[in-house]
Amino acid sequence: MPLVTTKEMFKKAYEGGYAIGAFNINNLEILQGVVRGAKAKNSPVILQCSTSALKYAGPKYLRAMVEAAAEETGIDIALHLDHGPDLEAVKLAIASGFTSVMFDGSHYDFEENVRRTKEVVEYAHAHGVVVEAELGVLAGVEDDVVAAEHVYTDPDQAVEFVERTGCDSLAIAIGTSHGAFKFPPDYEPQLRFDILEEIQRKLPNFPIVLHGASAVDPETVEMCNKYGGNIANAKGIPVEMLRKAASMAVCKINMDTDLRLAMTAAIRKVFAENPAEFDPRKYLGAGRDAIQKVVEYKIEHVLGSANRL
Ligand SMILES: O=C(CO)COP(=O)(O)O
Ligand SMILES: O=C[C@H](O)COP(=O)(O)O
Ligand SMILES: [Zn+2]
Ligand SMILES: [Zn+2]
Repeated sequence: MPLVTTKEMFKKAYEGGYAIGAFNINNLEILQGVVRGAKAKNSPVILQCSTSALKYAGPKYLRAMVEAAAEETGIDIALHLDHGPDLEAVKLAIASGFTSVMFDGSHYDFEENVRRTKEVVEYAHAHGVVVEAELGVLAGVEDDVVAAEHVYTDPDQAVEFVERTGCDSLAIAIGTSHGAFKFPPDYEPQLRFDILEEIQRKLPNFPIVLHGASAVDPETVEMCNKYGGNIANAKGIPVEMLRKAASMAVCKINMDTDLRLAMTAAIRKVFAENPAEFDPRKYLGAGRDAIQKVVEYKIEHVLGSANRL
């Protein structure tokens, strides 16, 4: 099974009122946990690598492992560059066999974002690769950039941006945020569904992407802490909100933090209960199983992408 782009996936997801999970991968166990989860639920999946993941594992290793996963499972898999910072990163990903790229120009002003995104779109489309762009800024940490406040996406600007750049999907800011600390402890989580609705109305049939969409399950955080961790005040996006977004124009939901937390909790448990253990397969295997469970849960209860192959 060759790797696919997200074009067909998004078309079907939009029409079917569900979303595709985009999970970040950095190594073999994370990759296997994700694809085993997707395979078990008969769901398409997007595997995404940040530039730091490419640096950590190497683009050739990642591509080879992902191709092996597609061949072994037979499910639809797209390999996506997450938060590509510039055309160079995009070129490297495309040369490495990625089928989809994100160019994240959200920290530039509107005109500069349009100009750079357009350049990426022209290059990627000439190579048969689709492009996710971003408009609006998520509060919190993103790569090396820290934003104190959300800059919510302006729906009229979104229309102009999509028309002028020719991007294939658009990541928007409606209140999600990267990492495990998305809201202050005493703050009631909320998303700007009014903005999503307006964008959906003004850009019919256009796939929207949500970054920073981990739910940060309190039980998983508690398990990390029970077995020696120290993670305070973690908070994510409530599952019902994500499910609602998936039923609307959101076709891609990005999750990384939830995989990290699940894997860490499982590994901590192995070490805490078996201090003499030193076979990496025992703890990495437990981490892999935990990731599979998270992915199955997301597909079933958040994304709605089970049995959509
Ligand atoms: O958006 C993400 C990757 O691009 C991941 O978001 P989380 O940190 O909420 O998992
Ligand atoms: O949005 C960022 C992803 O969670 C990837 O994070 P990373 O750059 O640490 O690999
Ligand atoms: Zn961004
Ligand atoms: Zn992101």
